[in-house]
Amino acid sequence: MGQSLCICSRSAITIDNKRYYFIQKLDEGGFSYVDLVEGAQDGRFYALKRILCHDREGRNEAQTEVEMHRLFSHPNILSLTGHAFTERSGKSEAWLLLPYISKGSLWSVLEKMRDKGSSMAESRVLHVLRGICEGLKAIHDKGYAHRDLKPTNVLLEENDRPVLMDLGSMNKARIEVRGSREAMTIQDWAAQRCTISYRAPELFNVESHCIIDEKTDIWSLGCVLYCMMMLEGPYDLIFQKGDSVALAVQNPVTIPQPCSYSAGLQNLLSSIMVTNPQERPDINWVLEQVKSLQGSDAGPVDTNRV
Ligand SMILES: Nc1ncnc2c1ncn2[C@@H]1O[C@H](COP(=O)(O)OP(=O)(O)OP(=O)(O)O)[C@@H](O)[C@H]1O
Repeated sequence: MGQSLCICSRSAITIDNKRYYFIQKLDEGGFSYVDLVEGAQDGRFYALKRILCHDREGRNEAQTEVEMHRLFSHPNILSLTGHAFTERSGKSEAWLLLPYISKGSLWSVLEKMRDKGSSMAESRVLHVLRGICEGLKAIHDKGYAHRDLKPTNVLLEENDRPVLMDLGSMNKARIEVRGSREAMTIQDWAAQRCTISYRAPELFNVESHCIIDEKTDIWSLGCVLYCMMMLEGPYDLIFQKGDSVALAVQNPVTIPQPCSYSAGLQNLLSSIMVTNPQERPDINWVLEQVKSLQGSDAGPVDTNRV
């Protein structure tokens, strides 16, 4: 699938013998442009992610992103409808055709709440967190790690089902580091591919002999949970002020008090955001805690919460 493409006019493309019409630009990521397109045959909307491949390495990375999508068929992981590689006037692009999720990212939902002065009901936090955990579990069970989990990389379906997207940084979960040169390579890679304010402490200063594994995602998951509760990531302000995130992540996260969320949810957050990856829980433990909190959640009390 995905090998045949032709550009039929300025506003229509063909992937796998199916025609898609350009509707509008959606967004621009760090590595790509995303457009809204409509399938001529099925009338459905899709997001077309165009990744600029500057060299062979860039093309290989895009190919890996395609393969990562193909590994999963899970309700909490964005599927790939088709793909193609284009070559025009010496410029190479990888095109990923993805189902369009109209409600947008978790981040855009949280931003709207912040603008309105409202917050997320605990039951909703738990619902979204559970879906993210289910998606992460599927990734970790296959021996992979997402490596760039953050609220802008979680799309929300109309029914609030979270869908993990942007599999461009995903790789094998277990990375054995043998020596300072390898450690520096991993550190440089993380600096480029793992968003700084959601990056796990062990990726800022990679030790010469160590194992990096899927626990990096658990740290980012903690940052996402914090963001759902506080409407900003725990290290967003530090980053914006130009202070050192690498230094800040060495200390335990502080939850601003008074906090209107239950002690159970606050405890869960503190248990996830542990600096030492060996003491950080795995996804199965987190998922069990979320399920048990859902069982005991008495529902929202604050009327300003949605
Ligand atoms: N399937 C989709 N449905 C709706 N919006 C989408 C979809 N895919 C991508 N987008 C939008 O495009 C933005 C960029 O996509 P994506 O994160 O995949 O690109 P990227 O270049 O890897 O970005 P970055 O590395 O900066 O996070 C997303 O934040 C989202 O707003």
